[in-house]
Amino acid sequence: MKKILLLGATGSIGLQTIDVIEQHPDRFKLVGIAAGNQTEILNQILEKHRSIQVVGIGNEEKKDEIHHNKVYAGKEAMVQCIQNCEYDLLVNAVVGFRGLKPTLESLKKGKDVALANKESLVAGGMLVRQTLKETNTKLYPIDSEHSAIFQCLQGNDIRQVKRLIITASGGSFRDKTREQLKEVTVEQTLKHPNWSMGKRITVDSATMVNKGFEVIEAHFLFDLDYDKIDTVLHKESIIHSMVEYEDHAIIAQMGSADMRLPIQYAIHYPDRIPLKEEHPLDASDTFDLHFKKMDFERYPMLKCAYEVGRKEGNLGAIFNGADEQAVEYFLDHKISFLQIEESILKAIESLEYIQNPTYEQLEQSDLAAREFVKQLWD
Ligand SMILES: NC(=O)C1=CN([C@@H]2O[C@H](COP(=O)(O)OP(=O)(O)OC[C@H]3O[C@@H](n4cnc5c(N)ncnc54)[C@H](OP(=O)(O)O)[C@@H]3O)[C@@H](O)[C@H]2O)C=CC1
Ligand SMILES: CC(=O)[C@@H](O)[C@H](O)COP(=O)(O)O
Ligand SMILES: [Mn+2]
Repeated sequence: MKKILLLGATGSIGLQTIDVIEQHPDRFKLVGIAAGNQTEILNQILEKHRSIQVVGIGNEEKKDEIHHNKVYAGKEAMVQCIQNCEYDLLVNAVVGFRGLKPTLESLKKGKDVALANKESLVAGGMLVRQTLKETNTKLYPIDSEHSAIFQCLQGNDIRQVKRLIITASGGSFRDKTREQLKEVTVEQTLKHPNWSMGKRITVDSATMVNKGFEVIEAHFLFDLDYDKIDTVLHKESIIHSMVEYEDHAIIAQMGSADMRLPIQYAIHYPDRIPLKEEHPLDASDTFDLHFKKMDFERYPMLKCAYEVGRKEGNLGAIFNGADEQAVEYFLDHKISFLQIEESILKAIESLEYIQNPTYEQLEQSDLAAREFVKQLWD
């Protein structure tokens, strides 16, 4: 029985993780949950999962609304859950830079992490890599593309990989020109063509920041140089990514756009277990697969991600921090869609570069990037 501590329990990935856990009560036990605000959902989860030892809530004012006798609240709540919970695997499905510290703390405690929080690697990849080495722990990717790559690597030697090919749907505006992007609304942005996800990542898919993050994420997860990591536009999101080997064999992983498969693979690796799926991909039926060369002029955020990734240091924290703040402003109708990119490029250009940052310096860079974006538009 695997004991799971789940951060971001009320979100898109969090709730799908609970669904997978509930489909297999003989295999998994939920022993801890944390979220930011949604206490009603936390209480519903607590009703069903009597095995939960600890609860974390980001918003301190909501602490008393939670029906449990061990509740940690505030900025350090997730780390306190990690320190005070007996678990086997951390599922980090929280959104944002706030996910980095819990990832590091869990690894330091000697506990593996199933990682949806890509910001841990975008902002703190160097620290995570160092901590993995020191603690002999493991990261299991939940992000669909990285799960696909992880699946395509099984039974093969990473040294024989020619390149990874990460697929990109193109997001909500894949058929629009840059000129047309000047006019787009929040409502249009939040309609991802294939996936149902949290708001921030849905906006990031439309700006291609998400794919940029995924390039950096792949670099740290699979320890490959950036010149071995490619992207391709694939509008159907059926092939979740591919690995090309030195003999030119290309292995791809296909499936419907449902995160429960990558979640189960990450939390029950290396075994596959049955999953309920309403609309599984029927590969014996007819379906179309389209591929289009990535256009870096159309998607400058992807170009930016390669530059940020190659320079390392605190640039990932700045990239992510500026994006988090800009997306928040966009969702609040304070800035336009294209001003998200502008915020990021200006923050990267303006803020101090630190080559080998400590965690505290990354936290400062994250804050500085948010402040920079606020000052830019307030
Ligand atoms: N959704 C998807 O399909 C995919 C998501 N990912 C990644 O997974 C992560 C989660 O994404 P997603 O599930 O879409 O996001 P959601 O916005 O749906 O969920 C975010 C979760 O984070 C919690 N949270 C927010 N602030 C805090 C805080 N201060 N303390 C503790 N918890 C907090 C939220 O709690 P509350 O709602 O209560 O405030 C919620 O449970 C992101 O890093 C994303 O990039 C990766 C691949 C696919
Ligand atoms: C489900 C998932 O992993 C998301 O990151 C998804 O890949 C977003 O799709 P695009 O960024 O390709 O639009
Ligand atoms: Mn993804």
